[in-house]
Amino acid sequence: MGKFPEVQGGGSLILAWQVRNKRVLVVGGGEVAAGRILNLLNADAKVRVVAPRSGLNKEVAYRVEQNQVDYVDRNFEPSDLDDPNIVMVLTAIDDPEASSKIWKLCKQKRIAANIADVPPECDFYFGSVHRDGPLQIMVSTNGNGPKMANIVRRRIAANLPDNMGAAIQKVGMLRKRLRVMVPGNEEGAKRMQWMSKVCTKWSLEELCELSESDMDILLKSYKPNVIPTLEQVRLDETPGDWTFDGSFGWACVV
Ligand SMILES: C[C@@]1(CC(=O)O)C2=NC(=C\c3[nH]c(c(CCC(=O)O)c3CC(=O)O)Cc3[nH]c(c(CC(=O)O)c3CCC(=O)O)/C=C3\N/C(=C\2)[C@@H](CCC(=O)O)[C@]3(C)CC(=O)O)/[C@H]1CCC(=O)O
Ligand SMILES: NC(=O)c1ccc[n+]([C@@H]2O[C@H](COP(=O)([O-])OP(=O)(O)OC[C@H]3O[C@@H](n4cnc5c(N)ncnc54)[C@H](O)[C@@H]3O)[C@@H](O)[C@H]2O)c1
Repeated sequence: MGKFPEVQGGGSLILAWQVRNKRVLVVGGGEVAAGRILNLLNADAKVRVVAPRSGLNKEVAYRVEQNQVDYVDRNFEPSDLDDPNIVMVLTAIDDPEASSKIWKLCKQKRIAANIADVPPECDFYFGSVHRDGPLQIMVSTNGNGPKMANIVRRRIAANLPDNMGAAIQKVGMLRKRLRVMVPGNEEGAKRMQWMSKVCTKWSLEELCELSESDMDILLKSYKPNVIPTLEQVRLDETPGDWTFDGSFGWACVV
């Protein structure tokens, strides 16, 4: 019996790929392309769509009309891959032969590609995604059952509190401000412990309620291992008022 986690091969490496301001090429303008384009725009990518206008579905036509994407009105041509800024290619076309050709060209150029409906020609799969502000949850069945991914994702989402995304957003702001206030790698461990404790000690509702001025006070009272309650923050207690009372938390001496 080893003391380390057992390796379970056969999975995917699930990552949060940062495509912000990076060029991604989408080939096709049907329903599947519409979904891919939305995912990409939600990740702030610079999207270029290549597909003849006659085949655009309403959503893709809308993205084009709103200038949310760069648009090339024709079938794919190999020269579309000449732009050295392209980091990813997604094809969603109803022509398997053309799909395979695009895949081969992408491999020659070492560009990561997803060929919808052709799992062996995918460097990465899409998954079913739940989004709530900064929170994203992706479910993958690793090609076994895309519809099942959708069902699992909905079930997970239905069990999450409504304010989860908002609470995470507040934590993000607090974290950013803490790093500005207490910079430096040597402070990293203490900073991380403090943040973790704020997240566990405070309820989601309390985190959501955290205003800019609450954050000012909370940060002013920052001391490793000292986590005031929201009530104490609202009373604007000063750091000197915090003392260890021997319990699991810290009490405010009045
Ligand atoms: C998650 C989602 C994301 C997205 O595409 O945005 C996604 N497919 C979705 C829906 C969906 N796709 C299909 C159906 C019909 C019902 C069914 O077959 O179940 C439904 C359901 C519907 O339409 O409701 C047909 C289908 N899909 C693939 C094949 C080829 C094959 O399996 O060989 C076939 C034809 C099978 C055949 O001909 O029989 C392949 C892939 N589809 C994937 C992702 C990747 C694996 C993800 C995973 O395993 O978890 C993978 C491998 C590659 C990729 O495309 O990245 C999205 C749900 C989003 C959402 O609703 O939340
Ligand atoms: N992975 C998935 O989740 C999933 C789900 C459903 C369907 N699919 C598959 O994805 C593919 C696309 O599905 P769809 O419903 O969006 O199809 P669709 O017929 O609605 O759209 C196809 C689009 O591709 C364009 N096109 C065709 N050949 C092209 C070329 N050479 N260059 C540029 N554009 C071209 C068409 O003009 C059209 O805009 C199909 O193969 C389908 O079986 C995948």
